[in-house]
Amino acid sequence: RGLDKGFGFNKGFAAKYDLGDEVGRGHFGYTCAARIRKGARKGDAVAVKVIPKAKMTTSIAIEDVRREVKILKALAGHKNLVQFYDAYEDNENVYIVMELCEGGELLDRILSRGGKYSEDDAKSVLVQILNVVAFCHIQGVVHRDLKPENFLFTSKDENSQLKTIDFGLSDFVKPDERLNDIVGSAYYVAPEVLHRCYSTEADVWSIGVIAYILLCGSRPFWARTESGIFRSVLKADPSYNEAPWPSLTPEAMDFVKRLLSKDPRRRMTAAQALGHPWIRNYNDIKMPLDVLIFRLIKAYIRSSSLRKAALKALSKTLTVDELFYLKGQFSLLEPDRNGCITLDNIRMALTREATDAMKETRVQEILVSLSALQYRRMDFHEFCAAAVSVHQLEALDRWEQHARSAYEIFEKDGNRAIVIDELASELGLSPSVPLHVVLQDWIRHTDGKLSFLGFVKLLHGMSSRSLSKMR
Ligand SMILES: Nc1ncnc2c1ncn2[C@@H]1O[C@H](COP(=O)(O)OP(=O)(O)OP(=O)(O)O)[C@@H](O)[C@H]1O
Ligand SMILES: [Ca+2]
Ligand SMILES: [Ca+2]
Repeated sequence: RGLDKGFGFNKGFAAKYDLGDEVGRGHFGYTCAARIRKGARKGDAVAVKVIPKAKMTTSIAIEDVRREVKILKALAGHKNLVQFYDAYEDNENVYIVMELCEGGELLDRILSRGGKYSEDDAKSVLVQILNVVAFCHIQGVVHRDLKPENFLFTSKDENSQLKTIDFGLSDFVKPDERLNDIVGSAYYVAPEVLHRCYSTEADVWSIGVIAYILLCGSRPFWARTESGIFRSVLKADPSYNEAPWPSLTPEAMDFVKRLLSKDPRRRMTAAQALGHPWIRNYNDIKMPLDVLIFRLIKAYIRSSSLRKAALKALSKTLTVDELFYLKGQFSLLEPDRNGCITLDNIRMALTREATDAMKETRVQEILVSLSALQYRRMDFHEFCAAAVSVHQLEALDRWEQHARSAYEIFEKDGNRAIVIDELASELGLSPSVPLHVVLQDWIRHTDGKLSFLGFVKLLHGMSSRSLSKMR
């Protein structure tokens, strides 16, 4: 009824492939094994996801299929992502032809083990998941449906490689953009998705849920009804008291807790998770480039010199573990012989990582947002000040201590007198009378310099909300 169900995909599916047994089924279609009928790869086995056009009853449903194919195609090439081969259509169906994974779903392996994964076995699964998800995120794609049903093993082998499938709910997201549609599966959905304001961090939450399940065999957020699960996701803290948690390493628990931070700004990114002490020494993990770095640098270069001084003071208090991640990111940008990076280094690092489909727009967008870096270079010390996440540090038990020692350093070589209006504009607050009352606590009466409280507020800088208003 007026819906255009033409996708512009190839015709002639049946001439090229012999459809075999069904290997899986979902809400939207079914997946079959198939063999290539002719050509150089004649006889090879593939998987075909068949999506009946009769089920596409709205333009949104049609758009979803279009996007699924577009994203699969765009991301092709990562070793932990199902390899896309081709898309076909006829009057009845869309056919997505991809690599056949013969090892079954991660869910079934978890169930067959009775939920018992040793820490090392869990690491081997999680490293692969984090790798592919960090890759999706730097390419600007959120998966939005990460769960053990959507990871397949390539073979029945114990050490088989893991592949992400089902990009049916995935979407593109720009570095500062927020999505608002509620999608995904209740057990795995992040709190900010339920609040309709989220980005790539939501995927990391889902990985946290998977990690929790792998390590202890039960779900972190559980209830009998969907609304009960949502309530639990929003309000409840998962239990770490029952077996096997007390017998697991403290690092494992810390790892899971930092993936399941309710506040997405406090949550680790996928790239950071790969640098977490629990997992970073597993085999030879290579930490991928993290988009978070560019978001933070962008905010840093737009900050006043006072805020920069505050962040520099904070960065001098970072511990070895926190520096591990920043060092990794800095070296991915390949600093010059003097240990400095420029916008060019960022361009090259991004171009190296970006898939063809993303090269044009996304790299350009990120570079434009950093264009203030054009004629200057950044050494490692400044990089740390620029790329440190205040929100994440705040989530740590030792935050107070961090902030106090940073304030001492700031007192020696950064603090200066400031007036309320200046501070208000610094923080993106419109000056108003009640605001004056609040801000008074942020400025020391004796000398007009920032108090500890003011220092911490300044570290946070403008909220992303006031930043986007400014734009
Ligand atoms: N490449 C593949 N190789 C082997 N099996 C596959 C492959 N792709 C999908 N399957 C099987 O088919 C099932 C359904 O696929 P998929 O999740 O892509 O479909 P869907 O209709 O989007 O499902 P959902 O209801 O989860 O949204 C998978 O859970 C898996 O068991
Ligand atoms: Ca699925
Ligand atoms: Ca799906």
